[in-house]
Amino acid sequence: MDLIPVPRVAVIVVAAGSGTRLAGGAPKAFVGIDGSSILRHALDGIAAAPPAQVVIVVPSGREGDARTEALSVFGDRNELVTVVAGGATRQQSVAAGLAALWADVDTVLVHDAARALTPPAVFARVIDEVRRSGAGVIPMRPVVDTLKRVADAVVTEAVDRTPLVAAQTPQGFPRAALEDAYARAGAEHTDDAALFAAAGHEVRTVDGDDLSFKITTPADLDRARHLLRSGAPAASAAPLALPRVGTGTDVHAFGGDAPLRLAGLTWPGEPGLRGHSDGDAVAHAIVDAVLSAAGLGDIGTHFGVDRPEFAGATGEVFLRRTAELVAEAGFAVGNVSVQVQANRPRFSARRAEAEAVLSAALGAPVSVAATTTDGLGFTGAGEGVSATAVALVHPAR
Ligand SMILES: Nc1ccn([C@@H]2O[C@H](COP(=O)(O)OP(=O)(O)OP(=O)(O)O)[C@@H](O)[C@H]2O)c(=O)n1
Ligand SMILES: C[C@](O)(CO)[C@H](O)COP(=O)(O)O
Repeated sequence: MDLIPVPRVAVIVVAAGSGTRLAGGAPKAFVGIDGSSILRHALDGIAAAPPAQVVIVVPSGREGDARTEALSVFGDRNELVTVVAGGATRQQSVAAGLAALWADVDTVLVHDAARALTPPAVFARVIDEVRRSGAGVIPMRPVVDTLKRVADAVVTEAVDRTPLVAAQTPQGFPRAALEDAYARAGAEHTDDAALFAAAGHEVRTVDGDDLSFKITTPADLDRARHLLRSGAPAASAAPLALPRVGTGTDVHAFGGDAPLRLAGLTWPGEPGLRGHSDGDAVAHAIVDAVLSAAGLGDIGTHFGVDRPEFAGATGEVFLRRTAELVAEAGFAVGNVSVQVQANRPRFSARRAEAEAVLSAALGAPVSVAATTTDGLGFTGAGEGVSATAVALVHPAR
């Protein structure tokens, strides 16, 4: 009996668009649906039956954020993920993804991150049909609206919708034929199947899914949010309606070379704190509390040693980036309360100054309390400082 070889499948997730029509305050893939971004939901759909390789194509400069999202989805299988920068058009972004494919991949699916709620079964149908037919394959839905041809706002013709379908993604192809088609592509096409067909290759269809709609406008985003609230498929869906709280703690020992940085302030004459960054335990505790409240991991998830762009960054830089991450996830920070335990410095004279700096960086009210510990513990012995923060976030819209 002849055995049919198992395909080595790669999924290229194109997520490099700017999201002009959504106007979500961030590149579209990083806009939050609930507690998770559009990209995160798209990856969740792929992780249910992981392929051999996942290539994520994002706007230049957002590669680190994409790696963070991928790590939280794929965990110890994260070595199957490659992240690359995209181009000015969708077609250029797909080409960048194709260039990053591993040598042993033989079947390629190209998927819009913007179709974030696509069920895993659609991926399986596309892969099966590529394998069976050797053709290009698109998932499709019937066209439900009555269609008209229009010129200068005047209807010139009724269009028969019977032979028409709406194309979705993921679109699947034998790798060699897709690379050939891309090598010969002259014009820009709005999907890969059109480019593939223009090169003379056959394209077949399988059933798509209504959940695979493309998040393009604010109304689409509302629809996705509504679907997730009412129990649609998302593994990582967080309840959106209620405020959420989080806590964070950080400790640093005295002994750093630089002057003390704490609560966003420089403290001349005070001993510095040791740490990879500026050792600002107050800012770091706030970052942990806010990220935790929004379900976005912790400080190590976003500012770890694998993120060289944050090496040596001040606590304020961490706070500003945290505010962006939380906003992109669809939350606003309500307030933060942080308490410092330390013998020194004395906060009373500079409490208002610290609160103003921290609040400005986070974009939300931060109140600061300070206490000594009656000589007890490492803070009482003057060995270091400890800070504990509580944050409240709520849905932004
Ligand atoms: N230069 C581009 C443009 C688009 N895309 C991706 O292609 C998919 C479909 O594009 P679309 O929904 O039109 O996204 P945007 O281009 O971001 O939207 P807009 O046209 O509103 O700016 C999206 O997942 C988008 O991230 C991409 O990777 N690179
Ligand atoms: C690829 C696609 O999602 C198929 O429906 C679509 O063509 C890409 O988005 P666009 O808005 O048409 O550019």
